[in-house]
Amino acid sequence: MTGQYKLTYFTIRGLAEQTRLLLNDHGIPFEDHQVERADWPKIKPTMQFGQVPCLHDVDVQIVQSGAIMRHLARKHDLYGENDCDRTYLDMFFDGIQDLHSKYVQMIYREYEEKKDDFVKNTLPEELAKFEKLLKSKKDGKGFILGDKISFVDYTLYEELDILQILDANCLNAFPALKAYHERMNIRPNLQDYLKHRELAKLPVNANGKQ
Ligand SMILES: N[C@@H](CCC(=O)N[C@@H](CS)C(=O)NCC(=O)O)C(=O)O
Repeated sequence: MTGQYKLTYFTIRGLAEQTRLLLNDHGIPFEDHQVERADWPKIKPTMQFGQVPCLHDVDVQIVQSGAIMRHLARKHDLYGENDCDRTYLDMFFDGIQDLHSKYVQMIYREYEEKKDDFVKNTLPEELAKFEKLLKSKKDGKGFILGDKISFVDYTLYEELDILQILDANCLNAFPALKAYHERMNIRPNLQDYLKHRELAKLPVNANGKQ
């Protein structure tokens, strides 16, 4: 059963993985439509901004990864309880996007020259900010909002996951983030999905660097 949602993206984790994680963790059925690069020129003109990820909610086309995540959050009670929570989640989400942009720049444009510098200097500086923010609610022992899981937990979990693929030790100096990643990692529905993803050998990025 694939349900009302169809997620279109390439055969990588990239910008769609946070959405795949959210949907799988909540047992929300969807069609995971993975497009091969060779088929992209046909599909590109059908997307509002000529890009993916794209979520079809029945016949409504939604693009922009943040809009997709917020759409699902509003529909599935993953956007906090009030305006204050929602503003905090938006802030946290955009903070992760800033870090992710630096990661993408390094992966796709400067991997050979800049990877070591990114791991040694950029990551500790950036991760310290998230460690502090996470600890500001429930001493970092719950979710981003404290007690209630939200859409941004999937964005943070995915970011921490790919950063540990880049450098297995990058969370060692950040115990709250490390424990958070471990807690998210053992959620039963995520475990099932992660096993399936492992078998599918879904790459993190399109250029084979990670
Ligand atoms: N701001 C957009 C960026 C989307 C984006 O950069 N998509 C890339 C893949 S990660 C894409 O569709 N590339 C193919 C193209 O531009 O032709 C988002 O967050 O969804």
